[in-house]
Amino acid sequence: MTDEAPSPLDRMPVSILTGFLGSGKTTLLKALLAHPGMNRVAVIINEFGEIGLDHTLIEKVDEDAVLLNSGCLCCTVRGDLLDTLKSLYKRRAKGEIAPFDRIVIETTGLADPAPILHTMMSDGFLVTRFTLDGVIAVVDAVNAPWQLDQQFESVKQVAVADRIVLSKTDLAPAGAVSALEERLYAINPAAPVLKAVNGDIEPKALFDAGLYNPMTKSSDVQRWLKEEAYRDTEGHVYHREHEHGHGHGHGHHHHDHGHDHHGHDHHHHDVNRHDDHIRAFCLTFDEPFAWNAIAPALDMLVQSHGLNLLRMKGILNVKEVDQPVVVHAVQHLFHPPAKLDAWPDDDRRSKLVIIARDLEKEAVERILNSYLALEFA
Ligand SMILES: Nc1nc2c(ncn2[C@@H]2O[C@H](COP(=O)(O)OP(=O)(O)OP(=O)(O)O)[C@@H](O)[C@H]2O)c(=O)[nH]1
Repeated sequence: MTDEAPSPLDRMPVSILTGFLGSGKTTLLKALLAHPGMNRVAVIINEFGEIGLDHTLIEKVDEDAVLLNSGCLCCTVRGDLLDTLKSLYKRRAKGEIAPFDRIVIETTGLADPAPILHTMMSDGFLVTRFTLDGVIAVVDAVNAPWQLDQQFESVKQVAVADRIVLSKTDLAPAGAVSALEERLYAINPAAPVLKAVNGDIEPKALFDAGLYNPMTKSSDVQRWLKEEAYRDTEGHVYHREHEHGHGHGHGHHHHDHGHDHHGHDHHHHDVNRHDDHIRAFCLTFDEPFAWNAIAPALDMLVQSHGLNLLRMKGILNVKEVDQPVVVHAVQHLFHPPAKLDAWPDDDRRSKLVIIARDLEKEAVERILNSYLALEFA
């Protein structure tokens, strides 16, 4: 391999494995690595001890990397993640370490995944050599209810996830598990919630969740954007009634467009519950945008409201180009926009899907429209 930046479809997929302290990240990772076909994966963890290497270690590559008996390369973060990823890439290119086709980064328990996503999205070297395959969030079926109540990091982990893995469902009552599933769905309607007891899940259920599918060597914007999931849940707010045994099986996939969704009178809100502040919605625009109008408008939106924009993805119809432009932001940071080869179907409308905190769909529409109007003034 030369050191030239590969085309988007040849960039190496990187998955971020996040989840609260003790949620089962390491258990899942160990189980995943034991699957056949997972031998060309490099994992980046914080400490070797965490993955319980005793049984799997076969060869020390250097101080920061070991080769597991599955064939996987396992590395610890030395310095910062950026250096670790660059060094891995370069050593692989020179043939100094075992070849691998995919990277999984396990984050530390309490971590806010946004800084890791920012590193992946903003560094020029990484952006041109790696592609964000997806964020996998492990959610502990026993402890998540209080974690979501009290720790905003755990809500953020769910909000940025492309795949949610529910662990410890063997330890939680079925009713609690389904209430939790509904709560996760309200935070992030696009991420499938998959159950895995002790990490027992097929790797293919978790990987290849990104815009570029390395298996098919094509971009799959519909699967990545899943805007219809956001339309189905717009305005949905999970509320406590479900925890008290009422209302199961109804009302949680309802269409409820066009109203004020503060829910003061019909939802029993506990204002301290972090996920009550989360809204997931989809904005659709019929007319194509001029790039010099939509780009600064989106920039201003993330600059002014970035803290509350947990995740935004979109496909844009830009007047100047025939192909669709995809955008992707985590809080205040944008991934460089990418031009796709073709539209996925006949629908040429621009769409933005957003998971936000304390920010309603109507407010985002208002803000964007005011910035768009500014550009034309
Ligand atoms: N019963 C049961 N126990 C589980 C399951 N998943 C994980 N555990 C246990 O939960 C504990 C924590 O799991 P870990 O995999 O270490 O969690 P982690 O997220 O890596 O933890 P930190 O790295 O400390 O944040 C361990 O004792 C696991 O055996 C599960 O699905 N069922």
